[in-house]
Amino acid sequence: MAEPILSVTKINKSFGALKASIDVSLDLRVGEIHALIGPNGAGKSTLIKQIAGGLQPDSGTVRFLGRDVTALDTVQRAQMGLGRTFQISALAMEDSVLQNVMLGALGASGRPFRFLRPVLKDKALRETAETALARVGLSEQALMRTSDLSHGQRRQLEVAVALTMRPRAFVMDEPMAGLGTSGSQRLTRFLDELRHEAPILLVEHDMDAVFALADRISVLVYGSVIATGTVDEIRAHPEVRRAYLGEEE
Ligand SMILES: Nc1ncnc2c1ncn2[C@@H]1O[C@H](COP(=O)(O)OP(=O)(O)OP(=O)(O)O)[C@@H](O)[C@H]1O
Repeated sequence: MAEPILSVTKINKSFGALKASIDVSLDLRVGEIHALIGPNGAGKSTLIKQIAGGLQPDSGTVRFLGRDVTALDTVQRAQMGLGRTFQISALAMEDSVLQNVMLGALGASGRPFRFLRPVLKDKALRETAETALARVGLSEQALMRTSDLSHGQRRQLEVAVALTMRPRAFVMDEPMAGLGTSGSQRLTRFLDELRHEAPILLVEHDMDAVFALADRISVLVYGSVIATGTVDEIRAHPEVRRAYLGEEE
């Protein structure tokens, strides 16, 4: 079988006496959504940070597109095509929706920011941004101020910004958080298609979305992956039911 797009091998990370990642291994294959679930404090965000490059593991490796990227920082991994949905705070609230996406596209192009004004008139960049907005369903909001968007629309905007980077894989940290039912159903449909363009490692608490979307699920408890499998395998897994799903029933 071809090498996975992204793989994590025996990652360990401690904060003082607390072991937040213990021998964590998982991979992301072409065309799939691999969901990472687990109770609060299980170590999901810590793992995502080590995959995206914001946090160095104490030991273990991260490989992306056939290359060991463990020593690379977030920007270098993003430039290789590791798309991460940005936190809301990364958006420029006073700027328009379109401008935010154009800034993302500019970052991907590697051009310097000192020519910002002419760049905002750049036709190719504008088209890239407009295409990304259309794909997430935000075309009509393009000229609105970002601060006037609803919470769900900001989430869609983060995905649009990530799309302009032409990612080869996505890492998404709770994209459904704060979305209403229709918002999360809409994003679910979108991610369902997006996986064929670039596979998605999805951290998500919304179990309806996880069960609807995931090709595989890994369950993290106290820093360890206790199971990886299909939706049916995970639903039926006794240790998972006890450690995680049980608490929601
Ligand atoms: N920078 C840090 N310094 C010390 N402890 C940390 C740090 N970051 C995370 N932790 C601890 O590591 C453990 C794992 O945290 P993490 O945020 O990765 O969990 P999580 O699964 O993402 O939780 P949630 O679902 O609530 O977001 C927690 O006990 C947390 O308090």
